[in-house]
Amino acid sequence: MGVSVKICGLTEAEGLAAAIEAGARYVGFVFFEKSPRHVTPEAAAALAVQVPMGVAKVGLFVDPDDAALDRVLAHVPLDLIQLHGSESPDRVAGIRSRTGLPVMKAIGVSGPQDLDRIWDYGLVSDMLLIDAKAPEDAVLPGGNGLAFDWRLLVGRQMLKPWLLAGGLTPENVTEAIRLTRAQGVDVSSGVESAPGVKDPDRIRRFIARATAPIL
Ligand SMILES: O=C(O)c1ccccc1N[C@@H]1O[C@H](COP(=O)(O)O)[C@@H](O)[C@H]1O
Repeated sequence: MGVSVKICGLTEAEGLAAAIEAGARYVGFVFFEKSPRHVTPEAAAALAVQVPMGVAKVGLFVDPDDAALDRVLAHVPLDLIQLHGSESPDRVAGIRSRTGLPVMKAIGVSGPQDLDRIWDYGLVSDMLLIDAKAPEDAVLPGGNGLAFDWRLLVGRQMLKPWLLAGGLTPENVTEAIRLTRAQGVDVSSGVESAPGVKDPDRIRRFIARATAPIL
């Protein structure tokens, strides 16, 4: 099976259509109000109707309480919940059982000290997202266009299906996959022309390169 692609932070129909037509396996909607890619549940619901079967609708949350999850799920038929905050393993398990949806926990990596968390969360999460750890003073815990040292993942076993994220672009995604052997990749800022503005041409180029056979 080839590399799966998630295009995250979609806010309007043109970018969404480009992602779907180019073969994205996952499309992400950000429900974190501080993000320039934030969408309301109503706006996400209007986009979700454009998503065909076989493409998973992912809701990105940062430390959501139950009410926030319920509010979104009342409007948007999500297929997967992405947790990008400091949710504990217990909270991940709780969200999974409350919503009845599979969960993908993001793990921020800046050095080898972060890698043990892959095991802790692999036990309770359906999927893992290995992302660059955001700087202490960052407003966003992800979506900052920052990469980490991919060599940290070479030969690493993951307990669950996983995606690589953090600073990926059409220009570097081939090398990232070659080095890490990632099963999937997730991108947000690397396919934008400005923060929160998706560039359909960059989306198409990213997906074409990520899904091309790697020699
Ligand atoms: O995209 C956002 O605005 C965002 C906000 C809060 C948490 C995570 C966010 N995005 C996720 O971050 C990674 C990496 O993004 P980038 O490609 O480096 O911009 C990705 O998983 C996004 O889903």
